[in-house]
Amino acid sequence: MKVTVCGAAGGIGQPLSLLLKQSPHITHLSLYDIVNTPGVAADLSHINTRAKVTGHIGAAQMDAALEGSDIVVIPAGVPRKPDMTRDDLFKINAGIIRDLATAAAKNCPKAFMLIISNPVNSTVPIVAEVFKKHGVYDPKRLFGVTTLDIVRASTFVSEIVGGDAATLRVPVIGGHSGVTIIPLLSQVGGTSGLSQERIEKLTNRIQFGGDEVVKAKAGAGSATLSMAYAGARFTFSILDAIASNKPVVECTYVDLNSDAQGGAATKKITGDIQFFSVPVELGPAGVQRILPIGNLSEYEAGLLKTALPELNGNIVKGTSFISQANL
Ligand SMILES: NC(=O)c1ccc[n+]([C@@H]2O[C@H](COP(=O)([O-])OP(=O)(O)OC[C@H]3O[C@@H](n4cnc5c(N)ncnc54)[C@H](O)[C@@H]3O)[C@@H](O)[C@H]2O)c1
Ligand SMILES: O=C(O)C[C@H](O)C(=O)O
Repeated sequence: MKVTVCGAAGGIGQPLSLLLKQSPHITHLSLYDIVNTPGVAADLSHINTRAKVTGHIGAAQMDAALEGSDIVVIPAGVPRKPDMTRDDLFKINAGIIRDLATAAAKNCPKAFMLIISNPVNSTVPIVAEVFKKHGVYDPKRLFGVTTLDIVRASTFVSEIVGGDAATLRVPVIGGHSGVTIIPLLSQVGGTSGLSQERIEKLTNRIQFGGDEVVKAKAGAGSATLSMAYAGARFTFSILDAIASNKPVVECTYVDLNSDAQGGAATKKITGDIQFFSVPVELGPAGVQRILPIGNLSEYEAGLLKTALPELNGNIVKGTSFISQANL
């Protein structure tokens, strides 16, 4: 397995690459960035685990970095500062993602594409459109990494209801920004005794967990270490699904057309939206099955209603960035 990290010298890229270096499934860890990758690669290459590490710097080395990759993980681009929304990052990050996706479509068209760069609600549709333009789009292999929302939800919920945060699973559906993040607390054991006020506070904390970190870092960026953990968890789930042939379930932001039957069932609840984070059964070819969202409480149905117009706007923004001939 060749795994390439694009943005590998960044705040997320470095700890993510360190975690990936520990996977016995990875034979080649390829690190791409526009700065500092020779140093990061030299450093990681001294660790006595299986993966060979190579560093690639600048656009001239992008093809070599990506060529033949099985998995491409993208945390490249700028992070938020206080008082910015994720959508404010679109102006810079959309072009970065377009260029990386173009190179991936040419050099590793069958790779699993794991998109971390914000705004995820829009960057994932950008990758889809670029791959379509190159005639290599397989919706089963494109994922917006929303694992940090699930990781946060497990932590925050277990702080209130108890239990082991590491094993407590909280489904989080929708998108990855503010009100588009929809935690389904009604489906988690131990939450039925919580007051509505408690549920709303907990929901709000999960929706705006990213802002909590941005504020605490006070201008020095957004979540990096927890994101590296979440990004590694999602990559390991993909690797497990490929290597073990045992289906692995993760909530992730996917094209609902990646599973006709499961996608259609989701659209009965969401309306005609193309990208949505749902529980997905991952297999060797990527999305194996989109699983049912399950029952929503009245409060969660209201959250969904609020989320859909914003999410849809973000998707259209990403899609039209490419369809209006930005290639
Ligand atoms: N999906 C999530 O849950 C989640 C969580 C945290 C952060 N993020 C997003 O991840 C992105 C990266 O965050 P960070 O804190 O690591 O930022 P950072 O600035 O620390 O690192 C970004 C890296 O990207 C590199 N880069 C810039 N342009 C590039 C290009 N054209 N090709 C390759 N590399 C390029 C930079 O040189 C830098 O090393 C941001 O957009 C942030 O909003 C997403
Ligand atoms: O909040 C951010 O901008 C980064 C990331 O999307 C997060 O959820 O932490």
